[in-house]
Amino acid sequence: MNFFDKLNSQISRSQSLLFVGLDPNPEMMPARYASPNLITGLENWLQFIIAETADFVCAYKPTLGFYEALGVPGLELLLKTLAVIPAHIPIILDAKHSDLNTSTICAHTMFTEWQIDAITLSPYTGQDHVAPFLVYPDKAVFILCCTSNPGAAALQQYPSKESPLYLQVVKESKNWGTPEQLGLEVGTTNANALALIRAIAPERIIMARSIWAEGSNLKEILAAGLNANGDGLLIPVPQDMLGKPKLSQAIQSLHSEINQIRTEIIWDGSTCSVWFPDICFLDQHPHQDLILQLYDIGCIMFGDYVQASGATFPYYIDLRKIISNPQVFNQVIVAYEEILKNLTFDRLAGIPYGSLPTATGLSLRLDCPMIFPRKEVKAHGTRKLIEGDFHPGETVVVVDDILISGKSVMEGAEKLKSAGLNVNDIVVFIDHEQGVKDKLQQNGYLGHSVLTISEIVTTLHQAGRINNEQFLAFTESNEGI
Ligand SMILES: O=c1ccn([C@@H]2O[C@H](COP(=O)(O)O)[C@@H](O)[C@H]2O)c(=O)[nH]1
Repeated sequence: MNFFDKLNSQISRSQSLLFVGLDPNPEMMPARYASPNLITGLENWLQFIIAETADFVCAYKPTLGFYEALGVPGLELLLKTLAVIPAHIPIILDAKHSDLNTSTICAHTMFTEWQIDAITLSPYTGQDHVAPFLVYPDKAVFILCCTSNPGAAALQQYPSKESPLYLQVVKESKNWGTPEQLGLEVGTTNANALALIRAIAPERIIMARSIWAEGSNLKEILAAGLNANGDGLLIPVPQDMLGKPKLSQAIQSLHSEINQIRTEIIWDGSTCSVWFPDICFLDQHPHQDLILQLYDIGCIMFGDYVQASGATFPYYIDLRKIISNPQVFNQVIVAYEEILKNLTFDRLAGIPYGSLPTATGLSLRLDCPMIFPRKEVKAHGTRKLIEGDFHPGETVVVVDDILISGKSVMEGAEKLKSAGLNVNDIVVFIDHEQGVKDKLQQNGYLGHSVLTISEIVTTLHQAGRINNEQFLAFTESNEGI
């Protein structure tokens, strides 16, 4: 079972978004655990915490630094503590690891020997550092995006409040791993900062930290950090609660309070708009995350772009870029697959050049042979019009990136038909609309698309990625054509 499923199972079982830090911090250890041997005292305390909280938490989070600080006995204590955590409860090791040279070996030890489920990582060494942790498909990472340390503001808020570095960390790290494998660690008492992160990462699990400072408002924090379904946010049990002799009682009461607030937030849609008028948790597009990521990696651009027809559009789509981002590429392939699995065909064909990588990815994923019609026929060699093997009479589904006039995809389909193949269906990622699917139909093809350009632009506008001016330029051009 992967981390995401294990976490969700435990959330359903415990009905809880709470997680507990299992930190052998001598300064926080209650006096009743004092023992001639510090490690024994800490061990007894940690075992008490686990026994009292296991039914009311979704995860445990041991902080590696506290164990390391105790030396070799501390690391032994870590292994003993990990061993007493019930196997069904996910363990997130708070390591804030950030050293590229040791990523591979650390990932191996922590994931395969210590059997932890997820780890926290610092972002500054970039994707190269994170990748070795993501080669374990059942495991996950949490990227530190934001901390509540006052001194961190000088970096996190740089260069401006409107476009702070911590939001760039969120945007960039989303490209490193899927939502099932990569979550965000956010330490803040500032509900607005959390809301900004949630707005650009609606699909990610956010592990909240440092939310219990005096004066912080739990309801605002939850409204800002929960996703549209009222979950997706892991909430820390306050550290000082873990010293209480009646811990189980205290955690149950916090658990009920949080679930009550979650219910209110889910049912009281108006409450969200009062607090965060810019953020609408309702009516999300099912491909919202993918649309935002495509925008963030530069596949969707706004400005004046001249098309092959000579017309100027206020946007340009460049799906060719997805080949450099395997994580987004994979999501695109999966989205095409959702349509293709309902169609009947013997082979699939990509239209050169833009759609050849996509068609190749789909061919491998669906285990379906691929061919492609050449863009230009060579005057030498085999002079083939179509590359790949096929038998006349077979049915081919054509895959392309975007339909503007439909000219290029229909030209490709005609070449296939001229070789005796049947083409009924054309599947594209984006439909520019403006009646192009009707045009395909008039020519005997059924057009299918993952997204329409209006869905994309509306989603980007709702998420604050494009401004009103860009949105209006699109709606006007769309009406005008
Ligand atoms: O935003 C855009 C617009 C066009 N393209 C390229 O053009 C064809 C589709 O144009 P038709 O008029 O339907 O032939 C598409 O395959 C792209 O290669 C684009 O990439 N982005």
